[in-house]
Amino acid sequence: MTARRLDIANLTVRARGGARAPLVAGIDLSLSSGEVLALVGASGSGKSMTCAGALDVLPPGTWRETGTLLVDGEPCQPKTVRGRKVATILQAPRSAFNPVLTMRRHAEETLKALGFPKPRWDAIIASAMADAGLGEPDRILALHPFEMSGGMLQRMMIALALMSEAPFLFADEPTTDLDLIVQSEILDCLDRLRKERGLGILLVTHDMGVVARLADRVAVMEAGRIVETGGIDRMFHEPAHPVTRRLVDAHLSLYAPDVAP
Ligand SMILES: Nc1ncnc2c1ncn2[C@@H]1O[C@H](COP(=O)(O)OP(=O)(O)OP(=O)(O)O)[C@@H](O)[C@H]1O
Repeated sequence: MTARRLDIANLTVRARGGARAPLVAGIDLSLSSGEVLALVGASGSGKSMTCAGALDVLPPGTWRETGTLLVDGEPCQPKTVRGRKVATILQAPRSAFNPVLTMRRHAEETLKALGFPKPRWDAIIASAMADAGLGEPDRILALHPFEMSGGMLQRMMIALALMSEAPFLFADEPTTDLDLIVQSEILDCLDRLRKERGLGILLVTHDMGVVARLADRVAVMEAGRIVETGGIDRMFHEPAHPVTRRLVDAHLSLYAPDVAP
């Protein structure tokens, strides 16, 4: 497994109209194979805009003023990286699927778009579904989204992401709409993929429990800027920035009230 590296350099995103402050400003992040980097911060701090800006899939009315995406040190156009070097999974998986298409059609459309030769499709689908923890692939491939639970749909979204064989994954709040047991299973699945496939994962979350469970490093955002970056142990035990301290304190007061300050 060759080590890979993804860099987002000096990313600034603005909203059209008016002289408002940038939505995100001067973001620098790097992600390596087999690593989980958590991007945390309060709602509206700019986590999703950072992912969308890096891949140039910003919503209408917003634009990327500066920013370079580098794969293994080489600057790349985001459109050549999206879905090929960086796969994505989102929260609310149900809304990501076409309600009238079966899972097989979703898988086939994905593989067609990626340009994989048809004779390889069955093997790629089987391997991705197994790695995403979906047993009985033939039964699941015949299902429509309404016939599946939220957890199964999130696993299917992970399987579709794995089909690209991309070395990196952006996971934006991947467990937000799921119950606690399914959340835990999805986090285990991501952890296994990082170890077994060497996937580098940018994990967007506001849940410090998810961070503690999965992340190696943490980048903290406030008002569109990264205010602190560090390894997981230091961030939890010696948070330097007030925003990081607030996130950690809020987490401890919810889940470990006896040790909270
Ligand atoms: N389509 C849009 N047009 C203009 N501004 C937007 C748009 N979407 C988001 N914003 C603004 O961009 C900023 C960053 O939003 P973003 O969605 O990246 O935050 P976030 O940290 O991902 O929040 P959350 O945790 O709630 O998803 C916020 O000020 C938000 O109001």
